[in-house]
Amino acid sequence: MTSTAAALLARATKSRRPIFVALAVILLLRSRLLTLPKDVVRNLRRVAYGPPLSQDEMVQVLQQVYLDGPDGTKTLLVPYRDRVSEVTIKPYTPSQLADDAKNFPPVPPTHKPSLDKTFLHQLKAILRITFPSWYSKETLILILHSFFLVSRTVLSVGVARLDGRIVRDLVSADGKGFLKGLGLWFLLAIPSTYTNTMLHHLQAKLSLRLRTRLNRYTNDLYLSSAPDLRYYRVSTEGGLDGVDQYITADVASFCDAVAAIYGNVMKPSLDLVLFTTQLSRTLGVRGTILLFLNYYATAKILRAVTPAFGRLAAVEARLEGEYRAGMGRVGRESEEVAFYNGGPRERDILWRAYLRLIKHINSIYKIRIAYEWTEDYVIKYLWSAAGYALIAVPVLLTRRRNVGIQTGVNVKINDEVANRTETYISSRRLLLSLADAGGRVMYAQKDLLELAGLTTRIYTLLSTLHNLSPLPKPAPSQDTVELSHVDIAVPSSASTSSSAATVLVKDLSLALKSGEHLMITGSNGVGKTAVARVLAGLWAPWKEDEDELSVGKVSGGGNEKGGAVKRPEGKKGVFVVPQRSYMVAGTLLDQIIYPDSYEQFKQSGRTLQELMEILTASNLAYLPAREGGWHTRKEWRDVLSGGEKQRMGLARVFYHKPKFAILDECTSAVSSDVEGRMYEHAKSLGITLITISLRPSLMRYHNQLLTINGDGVGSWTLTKVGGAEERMGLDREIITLEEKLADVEGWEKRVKELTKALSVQEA
Ligand SMILES: Nc1ncnc2c1ncn2[C@@H]1O[C@H](COP(=O)(O)OP(=O)(O)OP(=O)(O)O)[C@@H](O)[C@H]1O
Repeated sequence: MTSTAAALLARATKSRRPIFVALAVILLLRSRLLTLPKDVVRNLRRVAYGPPLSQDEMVQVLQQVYLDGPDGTKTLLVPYRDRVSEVTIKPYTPSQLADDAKNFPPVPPTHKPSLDKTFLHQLKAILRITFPSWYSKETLILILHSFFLVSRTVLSVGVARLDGRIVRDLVSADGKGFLKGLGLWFLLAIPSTYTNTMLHHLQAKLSLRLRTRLNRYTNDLYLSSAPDLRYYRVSTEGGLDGVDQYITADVASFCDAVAAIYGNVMKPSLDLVLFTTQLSRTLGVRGTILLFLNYYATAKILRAVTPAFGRLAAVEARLEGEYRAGMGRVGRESEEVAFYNGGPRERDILWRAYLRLIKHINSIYKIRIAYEWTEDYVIKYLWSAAGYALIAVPVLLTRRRNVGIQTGVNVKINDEVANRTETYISSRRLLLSLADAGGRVMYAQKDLLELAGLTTRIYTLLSTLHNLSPLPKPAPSQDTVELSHVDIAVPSSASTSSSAATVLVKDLSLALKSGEHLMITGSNGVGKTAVARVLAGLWAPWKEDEDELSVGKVSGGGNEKGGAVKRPEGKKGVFVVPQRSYMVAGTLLDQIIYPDSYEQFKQSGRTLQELMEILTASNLAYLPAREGGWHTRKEWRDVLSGGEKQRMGLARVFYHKPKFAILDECTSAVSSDVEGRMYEHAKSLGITLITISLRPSLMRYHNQLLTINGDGVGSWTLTKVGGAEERMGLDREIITLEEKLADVEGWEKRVKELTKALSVQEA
């Protein structure tokens, strides 16, 4: 066997001679290549990758981010040094994602991760994403990995046999044989070590590829556009918190675990089979039966002491997520925290989250002590003892037989001892490898349980996202926004009782034609923004008598129970500027055109001159000069002041020129004169305004006033501004104020009396 291996190696070495020569030449020349003149290196790179980009071109590339392909593909432009590499990706289509939903039925709330049928089902559903076909690169890596795993085991058997042979030659003082064995030892070491390195490399590569696949899928699913808006609804309607932890850390851990589990289970299992086969040749039937009894006993003992690693891993991931989310919150809202000087308080909160995490990890470590102690004891010592016993059986039996034979025949005792030593050394090495493989198989159970925990996390994420049924699509209309008999309530997850939901606005009906501007007012928290959410399609109209969300079963503007919504489609139809300003990651230009991309901006034929006019109308004309141009990248959330951010929100309205703009208290930090000018400008662009505000001064830009009363029963009133009702209301207010003014004289007199009394006391 060993001579065959050596022959194979020798043949391989011979046939690969040119490659070895080339490698040696490269190694020798390496230092020379490194010191080549810079312009030669530059020219070589130019030939290989094309000319480098100028600074201007690089700025354009950074602005562009990606190119849209005609077939829906996106080519990402990834800057690297002074060049750009292109990565083409094809996003999943909404119909592909909808098709996949059947693979992700909801997880029962009582489910605990363990090695059962549910785990296999969940893993299969996820692996369908990571291994899309038999011809994918991931499958190829797996095949290659398997090849190296088998090679590794075969080489281990070779090493064990060679080990025995070398010691045999040593014991029988065969110098030639010993040297030959040593030579083979070094030769065998080359493929053995290479195989090990490749196994690590392929495992890491597989993990990374799986992560990329899963990330792309999750991102396409999560960041879905209307009517799905899963990123917006996953927490309120799906009841899933800390999604960022799921998508970033958990996906990475899951992929690492999957890539590792293959090697961790496959390799030791293969080792077990191969080594047992090899050993059974030496041990005979009785020995092999004993070996299997040994396996059985070990499995039983370890099963009894194995803790619920899956559940522990899932809890650890959740606690890790909570701690991470806390850190993220402080980073995001650092200025607010700093104004309150809330550092120490935040530290306490974060410290508590960290301690909970650490306490849990510590408890895992403690649980592991008992498990690992038993495992070590059983695998290392019990198996070794069993191994000695197993090896001793044939040796002792042969010896006894030989002793019997010796009396009549002349036997070469030296040869016998040498052969016995060879058998002993080979078997011992195989047994040690077997113990190691056994240990890893047993440990793989722990890995499998941890994988079950991570699988449950990823499956929960994907199934929650898949099971958010699309929001009802508002019925399209040309130039009107209409709500008829709509009830509005905070959407809740299916797990929270719908009877607990209070209706904020009941039976709301209004019709707004183009040019009829509406103002929505009412106290804080009465549901003004809620109306905007329904109009924008973020919330479905509420259906009272349903346990589930009023989504998914409604189309064409709602149904009779939930009321109906009609509006012009898309961001050109209704554009919302929310209460909290949002600044996107990117350049100054990106802030104005958001949510459009630079590519869309270029395709629309709009110019920088137009953007400048928009900024002028928003009183932000100074920004490009102040910030260093249109393509400057900054953390705009921190760079712009509160008022500037609000003005930027209106600049977006001027850029997109929608038919209707919902302005949700988005000018509260803008001075009234600038606010007035911007309102007039919006109107001059033909935009119909729906303003949510508590400022009476804004009433003059509107024709209708919707007041939400906040009386707990969802009542509301809709009046024409400037109409008889409105005037009567104002008259009533004037009378009340005049009555109050009449008392002022009396109050002033009383203040004087009190001041006098105080000064007498002090004297
Ligand atoms: N995601 C949510 N989860 C739970 N409750 C919510 C959610 N969104 C809104 N609410 C509740 O719905 C009610 C109405 O909220 P909304 O934002 O519409 O108030 P508003 O009238 O716009 O108030 P303000 O003038 O303060 O902006 C509030 O009581 C709020 O607490």
